[in-house]
Amino acid sequence: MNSSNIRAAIVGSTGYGGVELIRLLQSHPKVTISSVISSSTAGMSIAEGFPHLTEIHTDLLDDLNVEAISAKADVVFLATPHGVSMKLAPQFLDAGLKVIDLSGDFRLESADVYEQWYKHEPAHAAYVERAVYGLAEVYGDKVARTDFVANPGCFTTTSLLGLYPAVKAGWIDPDSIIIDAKSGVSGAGRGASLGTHYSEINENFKAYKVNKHQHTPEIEQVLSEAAGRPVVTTFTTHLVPMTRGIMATMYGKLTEKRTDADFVELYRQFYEGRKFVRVRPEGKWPATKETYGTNYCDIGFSVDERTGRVTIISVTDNLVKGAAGQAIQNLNLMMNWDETLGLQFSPVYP
Ligand SMILES: NC(=O)C1=CN([C@@H]2O[C@H](COP(=O)(O)OP(=O)(O)OC[C@H]3O[C@@H](n4cnc5c(N)ncnc54)[C@H](OP(=O)(O)O)[C@@H]3O)[C@@H](O)[C@H]2O)C=CC1
Ligand SMILES: CC(=O)N[C@@H](CCC(=O)OP(=O)(O)O)C(=O)O
Repeated sequence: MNSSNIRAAIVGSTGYGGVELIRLLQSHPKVTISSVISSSTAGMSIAEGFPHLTEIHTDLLDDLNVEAISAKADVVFLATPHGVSMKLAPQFLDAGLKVIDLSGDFRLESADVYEQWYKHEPAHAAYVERAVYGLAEVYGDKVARTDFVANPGCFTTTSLLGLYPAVKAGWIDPDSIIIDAKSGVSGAGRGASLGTHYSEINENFKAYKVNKHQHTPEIEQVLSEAAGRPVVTTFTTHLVPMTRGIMATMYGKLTEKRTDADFVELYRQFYEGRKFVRVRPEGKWPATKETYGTNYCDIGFSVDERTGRVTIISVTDNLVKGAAGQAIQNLNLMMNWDETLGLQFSPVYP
């Protein structure tokens, strides 16, 4: 295990992902936050904009200057929008830093697929090839050998952790999968928009990006790897009037007769030793609040003998396991540290 401390820089510090990275890294025993960068409010004190954040090594927001940041950091977290990350990541990698990118820019292997779903030009192919897809419980071995992680999307993490073991084992027909997912509003970021302001979302429940969501090809890419052949899925996203949390309710046709107990056993074996995936016992299903503020993904099952289908329910906190928490888990793996460092806390309840 590597014992030395490292210095971390966070770009996009005034967004929800960036602020969550600051909150979590503040108590990481082996990381010092050496630079927090803001393209819009450089020079301001962080505590001025975010009074709940004190006790960090540096208080002033830095300018987005790659050379200056590279001189005082060993790793950079990019909590920036897609399209922005694709320009920044190569510069930091070329300067010798480890990079963990929270955007979708380096997650998709195919440039054509990226362009089709994100509607703009993809990142430079050499850097896309270099990036390791950081679904930590599945690709942790690869993460441990890289200096560049493409951190998965929040819906994707929640859905894939719930589906991967069953698809890999051949227990469900990959072509039959339907994912019905719901997210809290912080998933849309901190910027104000018509669709997410209070009176639009309070006491409301709505579907969006139906059959057009950019996480669809990301989910299909990983399920295809698990199944050993191309897989397509139906994936529908909804906004729920809550701040944090994702629930993915997923349906798949069983390839053979199985019970709830079989699923619990399969998943417990698959995730053995991985502290952040908690498999519920038979007849128990998780709720989003049971992961609130933590890096947990909780999963439950119900086999329906009548229809020959299984329902899999998976929940996470979109800003933690879906973003900043998994990014730190990936840093721990890259540094050959215990993957739970700085992430060992219980959900906020009630
Ligand atoms: N919210 C979520 O639940 C999840 C988000 N993600 C992804 O993580 C990334 C960050 O998301 P989130 O924090 O929610 O988004 P926000 O919109 O809340 O924050 C993004 C931040 O990026 C910075 N930024 C914006 N434009 C530029 C630019 N042109 N150059 C440099 N910096 C810029 C801004 O910070 P500043 O003004 O300080 O520079 C902005 O606050 C995105 O790629 C998102 O898709 C992934 C999983 C879950
Ligand atoms: C509620 C909400 O709007 N959520 C966002 C997901 C944000 C996210 O995970 O962004 P990436 O595309 O970088 O993965 C959405 O549906 O687009």
